[in-house]
Amino acid sequence: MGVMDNVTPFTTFTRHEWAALRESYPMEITADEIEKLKGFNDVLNMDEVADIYLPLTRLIHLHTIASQELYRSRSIFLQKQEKKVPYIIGIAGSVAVGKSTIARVLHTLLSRWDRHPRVDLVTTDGFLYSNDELERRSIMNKKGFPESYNVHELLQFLSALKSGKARVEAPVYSHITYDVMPDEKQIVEQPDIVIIEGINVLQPPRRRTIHEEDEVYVSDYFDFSIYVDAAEEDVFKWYVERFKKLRETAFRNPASYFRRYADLTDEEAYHFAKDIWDRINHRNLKENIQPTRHRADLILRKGPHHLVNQIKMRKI
Ligand SMILES: Nc1ncnc2c1ncn2[C@@H]1O[C@H](COP(=O)(O)OP(=O)(O)O)[C@@H](O)[C@H]1O
Ligand SMILES: CC(C)(COP(=O)(O)O)[C@@H](O)C(=O)NCCC(=O)O
Repeated sequence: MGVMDNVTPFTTFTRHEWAALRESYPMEITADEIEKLKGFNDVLNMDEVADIYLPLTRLIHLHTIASQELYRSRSIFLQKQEKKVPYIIGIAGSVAVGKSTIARVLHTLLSRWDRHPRVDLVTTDGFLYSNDELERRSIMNKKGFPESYNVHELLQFLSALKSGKARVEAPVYSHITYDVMPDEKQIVEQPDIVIIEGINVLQPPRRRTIHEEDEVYVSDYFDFSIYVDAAEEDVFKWYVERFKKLRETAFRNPASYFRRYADLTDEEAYHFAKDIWDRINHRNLKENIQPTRHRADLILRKGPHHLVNQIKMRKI
């Protein structure tokens, strides 16, 4: 054991150790919930949901209760009327590592806890600058890099949520047009839990300011954060597979930005996807995403078949 192992803020669980935590609490999923989960990913493994994601939602549930208690005590101390503020969960990790799939699993599973909390899911791609603006800034080939997001708008959104505003709007991105949709908004109304999913959510502020109090991290607004991790070769493979699959679906849509790629052969699709991966997504992973891994409260490490084989949980 290295010296640093003694000072790591994380406790490490094998898949087996983590799954055993289920035994302390009856955790089953109903046929109805299985249907719901299969609805958005038909290859999702149900043992995986039971072994990994059920204990995880139990942990998050315990956290939400403790955080409500803390909030209540603070309101009493400040002699202030208690407002309803949502519990915010951040999910970070590479493009194609499986963030949105995990976010949707958590969305379904968290909604089932007692009193059926209202859970909303927001992806940070809505906060990307529009393609026009990216062109104007000459960073169209850096979509997903820190400078391609309107972080100020994201911080304003999170601040409105955490100040208990009853109705908050988020911008929406389309993977069909490959651009932000100017006329579409996602309405978030009095949620109990909000899941914020995106590659950039654990990143530090880009500009150092003179006033320390102005230096706000997106993650300052999170009550709990998760980093989804996997070997780079696996993530690359998943990226290529998803790209190939999109030829039969999204790319066929006449409005698709990638319409002209719908008829690529397997080999052409591989080369095209590899090029985008190398130039943009892999570079972003190494330079900006991976360095934020240890800022998360929980690191889920996936093996080659999307099965989680290690969990690191922050103990302090
Ligand atoms: N648990 C899983 N089981 C099987 N396939 C998965 C799983 N998670 C993700 N995938 C697949 O991997 C690809 C990337 O997942 P996705 O959730 O879209 O990633 P991200 O949101 O991080 O870009 C998709 O094709 C998705 O269907
Ligand atoms: C839209 C994304 C930046 C991801 O955004 P996120 O919701 O994680 O903030 C990414 O999926 C993307 O499109 N990257 C650009 C390169 C590519 O086409 O893969």
